[in-house]
Amino acid sequence: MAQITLDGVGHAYGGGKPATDAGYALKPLHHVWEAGKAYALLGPSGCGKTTLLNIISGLVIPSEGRLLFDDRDVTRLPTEQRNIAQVFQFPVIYDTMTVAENLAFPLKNRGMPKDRIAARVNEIATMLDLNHDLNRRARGLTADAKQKISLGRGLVRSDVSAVLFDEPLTVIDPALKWELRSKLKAVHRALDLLMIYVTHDQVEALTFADKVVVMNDGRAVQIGTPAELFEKPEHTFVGYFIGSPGMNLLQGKIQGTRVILDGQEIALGAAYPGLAAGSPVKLGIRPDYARLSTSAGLPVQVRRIDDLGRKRLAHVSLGGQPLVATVPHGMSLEGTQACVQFDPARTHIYVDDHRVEGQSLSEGRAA
Ligand SMILES: Nc1ncnc2c1ncn2[C@@H]1O[C@H](COP(=O)(O)OP(=O)(O)OP(=O)(O)O)[C@@H](O)[C@H]1O
Repeated sequence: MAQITLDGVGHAYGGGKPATDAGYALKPLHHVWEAGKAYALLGPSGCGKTTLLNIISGLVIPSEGRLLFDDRDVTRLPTEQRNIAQVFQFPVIYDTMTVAENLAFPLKNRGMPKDRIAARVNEIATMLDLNHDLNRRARGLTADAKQKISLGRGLVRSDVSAVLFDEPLTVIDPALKWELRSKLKAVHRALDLLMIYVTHDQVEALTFADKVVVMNDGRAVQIGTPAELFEKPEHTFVGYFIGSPGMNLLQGKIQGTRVILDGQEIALGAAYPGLAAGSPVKLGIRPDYARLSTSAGLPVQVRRIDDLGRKRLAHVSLGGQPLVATVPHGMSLEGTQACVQFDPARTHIYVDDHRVEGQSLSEGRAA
């Protein structure tokens, strides 16, 4: 198991240094993937996830920067010299072999003694619920079972630098996806391997990973724990992309500890002395922290209410800007007029899409 360092790693498929940032499929990135941790690369199609994964696996040589496995520079080494395991979208298994033989294959190749192979195959098969099928040929199994074998083959070696997963649950039946997602998390805890998991599905990323790398347009816009991405999105893209629905972003003007929006004042939980009074900002607040009320707060026009069973979300207009707010349990609403209250401690201020750290009001008072 290794620590993997991206030292200014970037890639332009045309080769060389592009004239502008837009020429990069992956904009230069410094990051250390810690041994034993589970990471997800999350972002929309075309944001550079596969390019980054392929750089780590050796399928793509980056056009700039260095890639280190511990202290060893592997930037130009072929995949087979990198000591990594990979799991792809579709099963990569031998149909004519049994499940046990498939799982044993990577270990046999490395000359592991038979008794140790049998023990490890059993361990992995138990984790993935494959132990009842160990002696069956892979050919007759369902697509789900075959992909589980692929996962098992990726996880069976304990001496790899990292296990890389490229959208591994794509072919899995939706009902089984839930189960397999949490199983993979448990497997990670038990095996203590560095795992990097590419997906465009936020639920998959957030359930699996200790840390998620959120990518957009070739850039890693934030690397953080699921809680950090939810509570403190450092970029408006993260606020919008993580959460369902995403964070509300309202245009306004900052005024000390308040944002003025269509003549109304919204109180913030912090002061922003670095921002000139009246300068334009975006105020970010998650729907969970904006609450509809019948009389207290800022007046809004209710456009529609979505009843999601466990909660209700109101789609409203605040000074002409769309906003999604939570409807408190038991609140009944007549007509289209209501109010909304923001939790000041959960409001964030963004300038040019980047979060500005505020000065805590209690600290300000203490000073
Ligand atoms: N072989 C290639 N040659 C030229 N451009 C490429 C190549 N592979 C990817 N790209 C471009 O690089 C950018 C990043 O692509 P990449 O496949 O890494 O994104 P992704 O996030 O993995 O997308 P997806 O989820 O659709 O696989 C895209 O603009 C893509 O068109």
